[in-house]
Amino acid sequence: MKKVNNELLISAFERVKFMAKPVVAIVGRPNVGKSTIFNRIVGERISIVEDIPGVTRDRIYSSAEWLAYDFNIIDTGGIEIGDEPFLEQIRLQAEIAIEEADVIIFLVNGREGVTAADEEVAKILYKTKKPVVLGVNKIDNPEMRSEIYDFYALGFGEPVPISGSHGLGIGDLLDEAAKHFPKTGGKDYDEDIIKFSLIGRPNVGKSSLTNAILGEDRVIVSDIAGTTRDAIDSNFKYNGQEYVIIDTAGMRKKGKVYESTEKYSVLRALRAIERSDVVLVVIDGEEGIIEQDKHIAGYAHEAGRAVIIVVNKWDAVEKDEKTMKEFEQNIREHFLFLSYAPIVFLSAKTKKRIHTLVPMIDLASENHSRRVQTTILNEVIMDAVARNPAPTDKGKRLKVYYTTQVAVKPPVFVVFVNDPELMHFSYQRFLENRIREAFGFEGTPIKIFARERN
Ligand SMILES: Nc1nc2c(ncn2[C@@H]2O[C@H](COP(=O)(O)OP(=O)(O)OP(=O)(O)O)[C@@H](O)[C@H]2O)c(=O)[nH]1
Ligand SMILES: Nc1nc2c(ncn2[C@@H]2O[C@H](COP(=O)(O)OP(=O)(O)OP(=O)(O)O)[C@@H](O)[C@H]2O)c(=O)[nH]1
Repeated sequence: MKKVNNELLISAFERVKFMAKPVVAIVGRPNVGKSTIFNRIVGERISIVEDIPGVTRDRIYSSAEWLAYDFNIIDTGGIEIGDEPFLEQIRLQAEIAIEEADVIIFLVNGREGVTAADEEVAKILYKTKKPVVLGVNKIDNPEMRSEIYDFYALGFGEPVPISGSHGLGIGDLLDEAAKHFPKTGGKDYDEDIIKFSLIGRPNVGKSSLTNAILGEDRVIVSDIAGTTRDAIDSNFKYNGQEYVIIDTAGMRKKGKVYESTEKYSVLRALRAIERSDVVLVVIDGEEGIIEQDKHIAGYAHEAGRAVIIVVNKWDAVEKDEKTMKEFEQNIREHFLFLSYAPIVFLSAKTKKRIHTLVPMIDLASENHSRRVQTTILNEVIMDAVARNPAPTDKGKRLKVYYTTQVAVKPPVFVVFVNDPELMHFSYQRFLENRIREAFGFEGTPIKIFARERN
């Protein structure tokens, strides 16, 4: 392997500015119906956060579709900021919308007219150059349409009457929002480029690590004036392979009150995860693992991305074999669902073991997109089943006929059986372990589904 730092370094102009899917944020004072509209727009689509305990009830971020548009949507109302007073909360939520979104949906309640809190939101939104679409909610029938005229006074043009609970006017609202989508939106990087991100709670050292990986002091290319959403990714080449570090820009912006709220870091993490092949879950080695680390890691796993656990600030820890072993054990206990993720102990500060990251990212990415041969796969599964048949369940026994890999990124396997109900979690886990033993798959989750053979 060649020397890392020189190889990793690329000049500032090779960095590209990148626009991901358009982002729409909903703002508005409490109770105007933001969550209702959010859910309407998201529809029945299963969002990333759905299966994670603790956040199921308050979804704040999801991908969504409307006609030919593919976009992301944020319910800023779900982001509570510490114990800030009511008006301050709304103000900060509006700021988040301005920071994160390409288009802002400003929601008001058509049944209550313009309130002081609405005006407070409006005041913040006046300061942005980002497009604002005014939605007047709770217009549940055509007779109520006249209620919207009061809202012209807010100064955001023609209000769009909608009814979240009746599902009326949502299409009009999205048509209006879509008019403002950035033209570059929806583009993504080439399949061959390995896209990775560093996620973790504030202050674990994500920016420092990004800089260390890039081998230079500053991530900032330049602050591009007047750009809408400045998600600036960093591109670099190493041993002929191209990489992109996703969305480091947002992590640069410091000092805002909401930066430290968990929901906000989750939002940032979700956005980065969505665009990544490989996610580096960064933990502060000095502080140890806290609950928030688990949440953040959970999203990467749920999203089916390859995962590497990075313990940073190892320079600040008494370094002996025992501490490392203990820390590792601690991680394994806390992150049971990430048993496939390699762990690396390093220091962004001293650059110790930074050079091991890229090869590890390569490996995880390779496994994440790996397809195994069907014949060999079936040999492995049939052998496993023959040696360790599933236990009987009410007199019936699972019969496995055939296994096939149906997807990559992550690898997904379908096992055709006599009755999928008989495939219990523990047996599925057993088969997963056999697949892992036979084929590796280090760094990537794999999924196994049982289907009935016709
Ligand atoms: N009549 C009527 N009621 C609605 C409509 N949309 C939402 N509501 C009701 O308004 C209330 C508030 O809706 P939410 O979606 O929780 O409002 P929110 O803005 O997310 O509220 P916070 O989470 O407190 O910020 C609920 O009781 C909804 O059932 C609508 O179109 N018509
Ligand atoms: N001792 C030590 N300190 C580190 C290391 N990496 C980062 N730090 C320090 O940790 C603090 C946070 O580092 P950042 O890189 O800003 O962390 P971040 O995760 O990007 O923080 P947010 O942008 O707030 O999410 C800074 O004071 C760094 O100097 C490390 O390897 N060792």
